[in-house]
Amino acid sequence: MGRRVALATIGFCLVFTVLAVALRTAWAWQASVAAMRQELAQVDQVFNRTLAKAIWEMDRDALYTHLASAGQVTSVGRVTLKIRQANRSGEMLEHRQPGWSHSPRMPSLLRTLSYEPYAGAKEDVGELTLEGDERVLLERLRDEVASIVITQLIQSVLLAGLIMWMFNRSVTVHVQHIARHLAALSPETLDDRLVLARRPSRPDELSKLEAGVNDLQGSLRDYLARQRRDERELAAHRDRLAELVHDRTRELEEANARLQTLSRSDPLTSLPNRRHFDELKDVEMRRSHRSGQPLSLLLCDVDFFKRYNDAYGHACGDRCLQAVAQVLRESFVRAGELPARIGGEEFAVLLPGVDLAGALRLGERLCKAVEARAIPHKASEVAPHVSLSVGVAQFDAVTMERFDALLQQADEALYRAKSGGRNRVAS
Ligand SMILES: Nc1nc2c(ncn2[C@@H]2O[C@H](COP(=O)(O)OP(=O)(O)OP(=O)(O)O)[C@@H](O)[C@H]2O)c(=O)[nH]1
Repeated sequence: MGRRVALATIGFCLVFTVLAVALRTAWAWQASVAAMRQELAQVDQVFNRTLAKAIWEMDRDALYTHLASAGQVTSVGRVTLKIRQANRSGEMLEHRQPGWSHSPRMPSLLRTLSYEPYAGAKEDVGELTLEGDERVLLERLRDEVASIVITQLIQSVLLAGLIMWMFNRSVTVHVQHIARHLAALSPETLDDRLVLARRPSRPDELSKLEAGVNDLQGSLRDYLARQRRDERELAAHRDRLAELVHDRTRELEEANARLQTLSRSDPLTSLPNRRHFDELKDVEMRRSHRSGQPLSLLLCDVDFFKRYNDAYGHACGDRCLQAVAQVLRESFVRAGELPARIGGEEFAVLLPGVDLAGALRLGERLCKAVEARAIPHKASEVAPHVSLSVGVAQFDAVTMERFDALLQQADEALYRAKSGGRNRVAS
């Protein structure tokens, strides 16, 4: 900006110099013309009377001498003398500077020459014409113009320098300071106020700019503080929301797990129900098929349970079923063993990795465990306490394509246990 102002100032000063030189040259020309006119008038004053006298006295030598003297004056270009003679056309005498030529711009002076030989006898004897020499005028003007140009140029250069120095000191330095301050501005430096190194007597444009920058910094600082506070609150809300979602998800997962357990367990005995049994039976059958490991099934039925209900009541019947279920739970605790309630008073036990002989042994052990609980059963024909009939079957991958075949085989074994006298294990 400072450079542009400097160039504009120099340009203005040059234009001003040209105009001033032109104006002052015109004045100088007029002044020179006036001075030359004055000089011609002085020449006339000096020579008018002597020339008139020389004409009157017909003194040719004096006439030529005076004419030449008048023509020698520097500013005079040509002197013309017209001598009047009675009854004859007048005589013309002339003296001109070498190389002189007529110019309409040059001043000239025409004077009548009168002689008064005695008082009251004044007589016109001729006319004197003085014309200025333009070369003299131009030479004087050249010197004048040179001095005008030099002084005007010095004035302009000094003026331009002064304006540039003042502009730089009072504007450019502070604008550069403001630019540096703004460039270094960041959220961390918003507290650093802009202070210009100047003391104006009255607030001016730079003072307003300084105050404006400081106000803007203040507003920005407040805005950023508000924004940071809002962001913190937002983050806290977000955390609370995430916590809430996490809690709700956990509760939902727990409820789902509970629902899964409920849907897959028998409400009376808490043993796995028929649905759960059906899900796992196919899994175990496929595993046995793949691995070649044996898989056996026990089908258990409480003997004369209808009579039990009739003798002790339905509620006691429920408690009896719960007791039998507890025995089953305690008897089959190895990984993979699955006791389940699959019907009213019917239970099944899936025994992966157990062959028929092993299953028979486990069936016997189960019957003994139920017997050991000694739940009285006065209506039973086979024992004074609750007893079980157990049918045992082993899965055969060659003959059994589906689990139903194993189930049917175990059911037939159970039938044989029942028909064989109950309270026993059959295969
Ligand atoms: N208390 C009670 N009784 C049940 C439940 N489910 C089935 N029962 C009863 O169990 C009895 C089963 O009778 P049956 O199928 O004739 O069998 P059983 O009387 O045991 O005769 P056998 O099996 O031949 O020894 C029925 O009377 C059903 O009402 C139950 O959840 N609670």
